[in-house]
Amino acid sequence: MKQRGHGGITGLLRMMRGRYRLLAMAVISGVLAQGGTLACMAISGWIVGIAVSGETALLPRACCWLVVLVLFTAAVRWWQAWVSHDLAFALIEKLQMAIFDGLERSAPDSASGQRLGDLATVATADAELMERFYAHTLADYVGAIVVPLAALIALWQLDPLLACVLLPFLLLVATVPAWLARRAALQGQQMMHEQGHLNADTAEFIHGQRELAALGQSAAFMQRLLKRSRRVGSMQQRYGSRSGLEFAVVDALSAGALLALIAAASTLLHAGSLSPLWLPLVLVLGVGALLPIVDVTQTASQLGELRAGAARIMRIVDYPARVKDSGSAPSPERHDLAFSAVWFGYAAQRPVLQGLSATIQPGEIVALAGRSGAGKSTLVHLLLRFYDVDDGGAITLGGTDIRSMSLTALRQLISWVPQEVYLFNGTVADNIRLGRPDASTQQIEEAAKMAQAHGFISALADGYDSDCGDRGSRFSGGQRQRIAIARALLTGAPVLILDEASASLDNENEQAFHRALSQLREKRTVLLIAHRPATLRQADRILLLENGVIAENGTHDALLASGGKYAALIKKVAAD
Ligand SMILES: Nc1ncnc2c1ncn2[C@@H]1O[C@H](COP(=O)(O)OP(=O)(O)OP(=O)(O)O)[C@@H](O)[C@H]1O
Repeated sequence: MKQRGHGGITGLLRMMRGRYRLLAMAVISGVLAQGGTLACMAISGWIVGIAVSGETALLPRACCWLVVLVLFTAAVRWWQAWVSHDLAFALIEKLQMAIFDGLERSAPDSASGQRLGDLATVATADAELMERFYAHTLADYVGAIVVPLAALIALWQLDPLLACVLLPFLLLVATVPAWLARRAALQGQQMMHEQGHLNADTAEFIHGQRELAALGQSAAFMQRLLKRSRRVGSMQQRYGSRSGLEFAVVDALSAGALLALIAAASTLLHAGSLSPLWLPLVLVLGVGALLPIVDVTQTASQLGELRAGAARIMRIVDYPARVKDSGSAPSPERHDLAFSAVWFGYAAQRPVLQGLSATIQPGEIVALAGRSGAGKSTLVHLLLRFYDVDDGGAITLGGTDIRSMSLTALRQLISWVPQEVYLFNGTVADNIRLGRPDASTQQIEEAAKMAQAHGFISALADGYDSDCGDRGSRFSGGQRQRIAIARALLTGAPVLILDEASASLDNENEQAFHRALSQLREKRTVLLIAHRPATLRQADRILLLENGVIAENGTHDALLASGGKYAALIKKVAAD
């Protein structure tokens, strides 16, 4: 699916909408703080001048000014720190919410082709990197214009020559990051791209450790990680040396600026047009004009990284919504399902579903059968509205087109146990109550009993309070499936979808699963995707999906007896 352009920095600015007051305060406080520092430095220079020239009558007034300005600057710095970080954290929170929204919209595609570890980096590290932008960059840029301008005006007042000597240096220093801007952007982009891959590989190494060890590939994978890590290291080195070059040029130009200013001031001093009283002030104003610009060039030297991070974030934030969530039809009372002339294909591929029609009555258990890749899971994804059917077709629930309901309302009516069950790292009870956080212990146990999971859960030392481990690693595939079924049943949704829920079960577990299924008979509308004949036999009716349509429809026994495509499929499964 096509995405809008990823203007990284403009995207970051877009996030500021609605926070302009806080932004204005951050900029004003930043400029006042820099201005205060410059004024303190200027007064100090003046005091030194007074001391050197012996005009001590001015000293008390100058000291009073210094005290007032020091207090003012301290107060403004405190205000700036408070406001700018308040702004930054508010915006980062907004940004992170937008990232999570984007990730949710991109499911089940695994966001725009990016890998899991990479996405985690975007949602955490990249988002945090933006703190620098929101808290400092903007105010610093405004300060880098206002403060040097004030210093130049003060120098002009002392003697126009001083301002004229300093100005070209200020302009040169300010442009240094632009000299290598393109290279900085490219380096930043490459570095973050490679870092993202390294994070994703590391996450994969951790998750796939057992498979790698069993296949004797741990060392090879580690070598791959090491290679990537070295590549990131050398990119960071190149990035660092470019930044270092910029710093060196900025330092050299700054030193040149001060030397030129000293030379000009000395000339004016000898010509008698500048009093020695002002000499320290001239130097201080020169330094004060340079400092904010030097600060900005240092931030700007990291702009490549910032821009690349912002672009990665905006790619997710701007991920287009796959389906429109604008329906508001009331939830239907009946829970029969009807698929009418459903066409659907992924992107440019040949349509997976080609005018499929079928109905499922309330309380019926219907099994969807078909060879691998026939489109069974796709049909379920359409029912859950991860995608919408192509124009012309429709899916209705209780007579209501599912597109006319809100996604939340629709998904409250459907519980789904996917092929790959995900258990969170928490207790068994917490995992079961995921879709209904207020469920009581008794309700959790009832659901587990119905899902035939109560037996093995209560045999655990801590029962329902036992930890599931990372991704439910302490349980077998079949046990994970039954915990997931309990989770789905607890929501009380009237429609239940079980996608290959019995695929990884052994004989004993499969029988438990069938008992669970028979408990649901007439209580829920159940759509079951299955391959195993024993499971298919549990269904009231079988729909055989082939070439994008329902090719056969009937009970297991009737379809077997007819000796058609279903019978052939079962024969093939038995032979395998
Ligand atoms: N997200 C996707 N993007 C592109 N193509 C996809 C996507 N998901 C599935 N497909 C393709 O659509 C077709 C149907 O896939 P689907 O997963 O619905 O089949 P299935 O009948 O559930 O298969 P299985 O029994 O192996 O789970 C396959 O050719 C598959 O490659």
